[in-house]
Amino acid sequence: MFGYNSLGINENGVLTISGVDAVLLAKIYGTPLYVIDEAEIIRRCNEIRESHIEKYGGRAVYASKAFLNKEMCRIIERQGLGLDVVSGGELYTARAANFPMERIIFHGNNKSLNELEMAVELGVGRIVIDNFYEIDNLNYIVKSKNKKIDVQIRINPGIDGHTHEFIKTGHVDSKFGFPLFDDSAFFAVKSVLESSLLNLKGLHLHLGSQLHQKDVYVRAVTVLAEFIKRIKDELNYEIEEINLGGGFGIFYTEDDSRKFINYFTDAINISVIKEFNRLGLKRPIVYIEPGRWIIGEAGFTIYTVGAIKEIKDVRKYIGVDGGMADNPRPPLYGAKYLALLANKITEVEEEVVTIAGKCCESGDILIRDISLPKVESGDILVVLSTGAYNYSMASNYNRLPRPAVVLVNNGNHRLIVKRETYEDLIRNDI
Ligand SMILES: Cc1ncc(COP(=O)(O)O)c(C=O)c1O
Ligand SMILES: N[C@@H](CCCC[NH3+])C(=O)O
Repeated sequence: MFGYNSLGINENGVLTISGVDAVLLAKIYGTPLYVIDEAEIIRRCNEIRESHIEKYGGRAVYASKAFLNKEMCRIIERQGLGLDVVSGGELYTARAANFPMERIIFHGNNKSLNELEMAVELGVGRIVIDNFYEIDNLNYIVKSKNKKIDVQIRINPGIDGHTHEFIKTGHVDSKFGFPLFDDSAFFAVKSVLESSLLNLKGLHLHLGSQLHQKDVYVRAVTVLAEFIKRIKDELNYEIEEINLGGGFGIFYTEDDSRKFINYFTDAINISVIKEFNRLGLKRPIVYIEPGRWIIGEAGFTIYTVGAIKEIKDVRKYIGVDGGMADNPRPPLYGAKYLALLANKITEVEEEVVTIAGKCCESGDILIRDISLPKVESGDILVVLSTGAYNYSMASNYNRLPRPAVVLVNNGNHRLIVKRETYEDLIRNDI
């Protein structure tokens, strides 16, 4: 269905996710419910291993901001990938799951002293330095602990990633990284090289998220190669790693074309070989940091249909038992989704409806104008491609408890995050 490896139909005519009946999942675990297909994550990690790590000697770290809990750390650990964390909380989760610290890359545009101390203390593999304030803070910490740490420097390449304004990161007017155009990046490199305890391994950039064009990555490689050449010529130091970040786009609706990872990784690696050769530089180790590409299409959200309201000649609203609290992406980015009625998967589409969340906001619309079979209260609706930035950006708005997360894999299912309770909601109230 729509090319999702995870979806099927069973002998009762019900939608299955990795071989598990979606209506049964709703019955056992309640709704709204996040469902994650482990088999799809593993398939995608294998694809990354073959197309980037084994083929080109590259490295890949999963951007945990897309979806993280202890079980996800264990899955990624078993797949041999590293982990990109962006806060003390993500680092703490990885530590709690015994994720190998040397495979962690620590990001952030305003890491606190506590977070930096934690990262140095735990011995993360790389800290990606974002700004001059951080160079000072990190120098202070490594000196006081007399510990050496490997770092990458995040540059802002001034490349526009052609995606939603809020999820662009590599354009000139961005809060992330050291701008190249005014020489800040060059001075950052100089300053890190002057420190005996900061070991400069690489340069990092991230162009934005949900990108569908490989040409921006190719441009970024050229920018990095030329900057590395300048560093070699002027500072007599050859940088050995480049990190192209994440951003690889996935399928949400027919507006997006689904891409194998080698669409991006071949373009990146071939241009690395070409550009670094052209400039007489050593071929660097290339890192990528996919988040959405690994988890997005492996995730689904199951809702139960409640109130249905038809406004004559205007619109038919289908109310579901979740909404912007478990998926803020439609109101935030105008994100579009597809959905299926799990219990009517063999029936023909009959009506165009709008799926509305239950939060007290008119903007809490999950899907506008979708064709579905005749919808009735009690139907089970499954929204597709909700693995990335849904659970991780969920809130308790309107004091809605966050849904549970269930892992499915070829006919098996198990809980990996419990549903929040009302008691959880008042736990920290005094
Ligand atoms: C530094 C960095 N790396 C990786 C990612 C992952 O992005 P995506 O989920 O689009 O692959 C992000 C988020 O956009 C990021 O900021
Ligand atoms: N949260 C965004 C992506 C931001 C990526 C983090 N740098 C989304 O849902 O699309």
